[in-house]
This record gives sequence, C-alpha cells and structure tokens, in this order.
Amino acid sequence: MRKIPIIKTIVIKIGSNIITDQINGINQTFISELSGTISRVKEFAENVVIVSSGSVAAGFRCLGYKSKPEDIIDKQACAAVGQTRLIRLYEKEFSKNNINVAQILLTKDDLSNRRRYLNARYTIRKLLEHGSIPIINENDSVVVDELKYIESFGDNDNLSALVAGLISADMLLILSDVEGLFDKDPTKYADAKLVSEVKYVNNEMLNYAGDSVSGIGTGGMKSKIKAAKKALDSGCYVGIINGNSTENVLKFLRGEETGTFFSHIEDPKNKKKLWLAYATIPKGDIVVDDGAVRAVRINKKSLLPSGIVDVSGKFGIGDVVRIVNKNEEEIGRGKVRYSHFDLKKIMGRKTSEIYDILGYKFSDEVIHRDDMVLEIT
Ligand SMILES: Nc1ncnc2c1ncn2[C@@H]1O[C@H](COP(=O)(O)OP(=O)(O)O)[C@@H](O)[C@H]1O
Ligand SMILES: N[C@@H](CCC(=O)OP(=O)(O)O)C(=O)O
Repeated sequence: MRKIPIIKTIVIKIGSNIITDQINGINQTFISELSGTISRVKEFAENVVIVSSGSVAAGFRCLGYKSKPEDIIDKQACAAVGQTRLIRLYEKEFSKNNINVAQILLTKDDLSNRRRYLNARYTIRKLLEHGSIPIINENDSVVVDELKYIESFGDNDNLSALVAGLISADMLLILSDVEGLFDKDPTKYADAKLVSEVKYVNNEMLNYAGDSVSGIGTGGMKSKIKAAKKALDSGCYVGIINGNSTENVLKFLRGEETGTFFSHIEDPKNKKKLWLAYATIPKGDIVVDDGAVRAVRINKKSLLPSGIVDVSGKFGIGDVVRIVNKNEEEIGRGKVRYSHFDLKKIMGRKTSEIYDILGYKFSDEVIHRDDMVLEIT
C-alpha cells in the first residue's frame, strides 16, 4: 500500500483515448461510470475539477473526416462540434448522481494575462464553493498558433498542470489508456515495465517516454511527464493511471498499487513566479551576453542594459519577454521595464547613461530579480 497524502482539491485529467470510442465518437458508458466514481471521490477530496480532452476526437466523425485531421483549422471545426456533444453527455450522466457540471473553456492567452488568470481562479473557486464540478478544456476553436511564440497550451496534460497550479490543487490525477509510466515506450517494447513510484522527474525520463501513437491522443507520455514536473513544482502530487476502469481512481486514492505515483513535491515556488514560468506568452526576446547569463543565473542579479546584445519582438512596459543566450536558448523570462523601442536604444549601455539617452529613467534594471524566473522546464 502507498501512503497517499490528505487531499482537499483534486484535478482529474481525462485523455481523448478513454473518453471516445470508434463507433459513436464519445464513450457514454465511460462518462456514466466516471460520474459514479466522482461522486465517491468526494469521500477523499472536497473539491473536484475535471480537465477533459475529447472535443476534436468527438467531433471529427460528425464532420465526415475518417481520422483526426492534422490541419489546425480542420481541428478547430471538429472541436466546435465535439465540445457541445461532450459537455451535453457530461451534464446528462453527472446529473444522475446529482452533480452540477460547469463548462470552462480557456486559452493560453487568458492565463497569460495576470488579471484574467486570477479571475479564472476566482470563478473556479466560486463554482467549487457551490459544489459544482468545473469541466475545463482548451477553447480549441479560437486558439491561434503563431510560429515563434506558441499561443496554445499544446495539450491538455499541460493545461491540467496549469489548472492545478491555478487553484493550488493537492493532487493531479491523469487518466490515460496505459497503466501508467513505463520504463520504455510499451507500444514498441514488449519488456517495458511499469514504474510504480517516481520521486524526481529528470530528463532521462523524457527519453524513454514517447509521443502519442493512437492518432487520437495528442501529448503522449512525454507531455504527461512535463506536466507532472510543473504540478510538482506547484506543490501538487501527481498520479498517472489507466482510466479505462474508473474504479482505478478510487484504488489510487485508497493507496492501492495502481499506476504511477509522483510522490515528492517541491516547496511551491512563489505563485507569481509559477505564473510567469508556465502560463505566460512572451512577447519578445532579449538576447544577453555570457556575463549577463552568469549575473542572473549564478549571482542572482537583476538584468541590466549593459549585458543586452539584441532585442526582438514588440513589447511594452510590463510585458513578459524571454531572456535568451547567444545560441537562442531560453535561460529565463520576466516582466520588462522598458519597451522594445527604448531597449534598443539603451542595450549595451551603462545604467548611468539611461537618462541621457531616453530623457527619462524608470529604473536601473531592465528586468528586476523579483519579476524574473529561471530554469523553465
Ligand atoms: N514510457 C511510456 N509509458 C507509457 N506510455 C507511453 C510511454 N511512451 C509512450 N507512451 C504512449 O503514450 C500514450 C498515452 O498518451 P496519449 O496518447 O496522449 O493519451 P491521452 O489521450 O490519454 O492523453 C500511451 O497510449 C502510449 O502509447
Ligand atoms: N483540447 C483538445 C485536447 C487535445 C489533447 O491534449 O488530447 P489528449 O492528449 O488526449 O489529452 C481536445 O479536446 O480535443
């Protein structure tokens, strides 16, 4: 038996593979069983939030596609059709157990704006106070993917980790179509073994975790591990279990051996820094020299204009930008105190020169230490 901590708030992520079937698009039996299980999860956790995938997988057949389409615009049309069907079934099946459901559709842009991020938190909390279960998905139909700064969550594993951080959940339980994390991709290696417990997420794990192969799911195991790391950083435990039997949720929460348990949480980072690291969409890049990399990384200093060698993108005061080294590797990000326009004039110069060049000086720092986060995964 495992020792599962006491939980107040749990986020349960449902993957496309388990919520859809080959015939009807949506697996109604699964949602019905999930409804029964969720009513019993309330014995373990006061608050339950669901992050549900499946809008694209549930919608593509309705629009006449033979398989999940590749192009973003096709997927968006499928999501618009699939999401309504999905939520209709959630409502129907959950009402049988007297559970109110509430739909929340989010974009990365919503969470990238600090005020909207906080507003999303308040709305979810209010719903929980009323005993409702928020069912969250990405607002797929309106998301724009840009070439450089990706504006979508990428996959719902990532979204579920952000939601866990947003509402300070204690447990993120990811329901997929595999038993948990294997030491090799189980679709390729027959001798792959289930990993029962993970203490520390490391890069080696990303090597043995593969992508999704089903043609239905999106992130695969790689994105689940990255999501686990983000949730653990937010002080939230993580489990990955096979959700084909929803009974596994209860087994996991009772401490029975099922799936993979990520058992070691980090001291939660400052909440604002977590938001900076994981939820924001940077508006541009500040390229810095090796001395500035050392100053911010090792000496824990703020970023000053003298170490900046280039600036790209268009941003204003208070926008979030990436700090990159000369090889364009991101070393951190933060809220900038000068616009791209003014920064181009003062880059490479001493702080004592700022006033003479710009005719004003907001501060010596381009990004203050308090508004900066490093080691982004
Ligand atoms: N090391 C691994 N352990 C477990 N599953 C893996 C691993 N590497 C790749 N996978 C694949 O990841 C899939 C689950 O991810 P995905 O298809 O995105 O499902 P979901 O819809 O549940 O998010 C599994 O079905 C499996 O094929
Ligand atoms: N927002 C998308 C989710 C895509 C996604 O991440 O799927 P999955 O890997 O099955 O969790 C949808 O509802 O289809």
